[in-house]
Amino acid sequence: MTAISQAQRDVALDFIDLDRYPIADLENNSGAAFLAECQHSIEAKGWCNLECFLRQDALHKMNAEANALLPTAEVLRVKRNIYQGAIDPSLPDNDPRRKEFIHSAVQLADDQIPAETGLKQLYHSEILTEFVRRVQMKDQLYRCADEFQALNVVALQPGSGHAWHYDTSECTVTLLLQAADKGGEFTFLPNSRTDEDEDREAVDRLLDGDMSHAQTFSRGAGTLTLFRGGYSLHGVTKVEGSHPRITATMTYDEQPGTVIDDEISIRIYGKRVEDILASRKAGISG
Ligand SMILES: O=C(O)CCC(=O)C(=O)O
Ligand SMILES: [Fe+2]
Repeated sequence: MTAISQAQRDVALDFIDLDRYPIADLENNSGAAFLAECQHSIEAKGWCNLECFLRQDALHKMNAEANALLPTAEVLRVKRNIYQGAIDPSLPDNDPRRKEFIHSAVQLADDQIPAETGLKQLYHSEILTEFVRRVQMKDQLYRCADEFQALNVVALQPGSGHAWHYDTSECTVTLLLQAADKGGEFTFLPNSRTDEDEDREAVDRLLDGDMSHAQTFSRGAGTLTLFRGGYSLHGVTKVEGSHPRITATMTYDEQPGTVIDDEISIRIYGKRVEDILASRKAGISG
C-alpha cells in the first residue's frame, strides 16, 4: 500500500468486526439489511445495541489507551437534575426539576484524548459517522465540534453509577471499553418524553427506585450502543467489584460547528476547563 492510500484508509475497516456488522457498505445486500434492522430497533425501542462491535485487538488497544490516559483525567462531581439543569427550590417537592442527583466520575474531555489514539481515530472515521447518521435517519449529522464535549472517556469507579438523566443531544453513541465485574448496567426508560410531553408516572417511578419498567440489556466490553438519550431517561447502576467501568461517549450534532456555552462546559468539566477558558480570555483582552 502506498503512503497516500495508507493515510486515507479509514480505521473503521481495521477496528470494527465488519463480518458481523457490515457498516462499510450500507447500500448492498447484507449491509442494507443490517442497516434496516438497526433503524427499526431505534424506531421501535429507542436503542440499538451492537455487541462485540470492536474486534478484540482494537478493543484491547483502546482500553489500554483509556487506562493509560485516565490518571490525567479530572475527577468530576456534578450536581444536576435529570434535565441537566440546576435545582429550582421554588418548585413543588415532587417535581423532578427539584430533585438533585450527583454525577461523579473520572472523565477525560475531548482535548485530553490525543489525535493519534485509536479511540480518537475511530470517532473521526467517516464510515462510522455515516453509519450513525443512517441509523438515526438524519439528512445530515456531524461529529460534535466542541473541543471538550465531542469524545469523552468516562470511568465509573466501584461504588458509583451514572445518575438518571437526559442527554443534551437527541442521540448518543457509547462504546463500552471495560465492563464492571458486577453492576454498572446501562438502564433505560425508552422514549419517556417527547418535545411536548413527559411520561411523569414512569419517570417518577424510576426516580423513586422502581426499575421494573426500565430496560437493561447485556453489554460486554466492545459493545457499541446507539440510543435516543435526549428523549429517554437513562443512567448506569452502581459499579461493583474491583475495577472501574469505562465508556467512550461519542457526540454528534445535526448542525455543523456547534459548541457548548462556556458556563455549561465549566459546570460539567470543572476547574481545568475554567482555567483554560479564563487564560484564553485574559490572552485576548491582554
Ligand atoms: O456509560 C453509559 O453507558 C452511559 C453514559 C451516558 O449516559 C452519558 O455519558 O451521557
Ligand atoms: Fe447519557
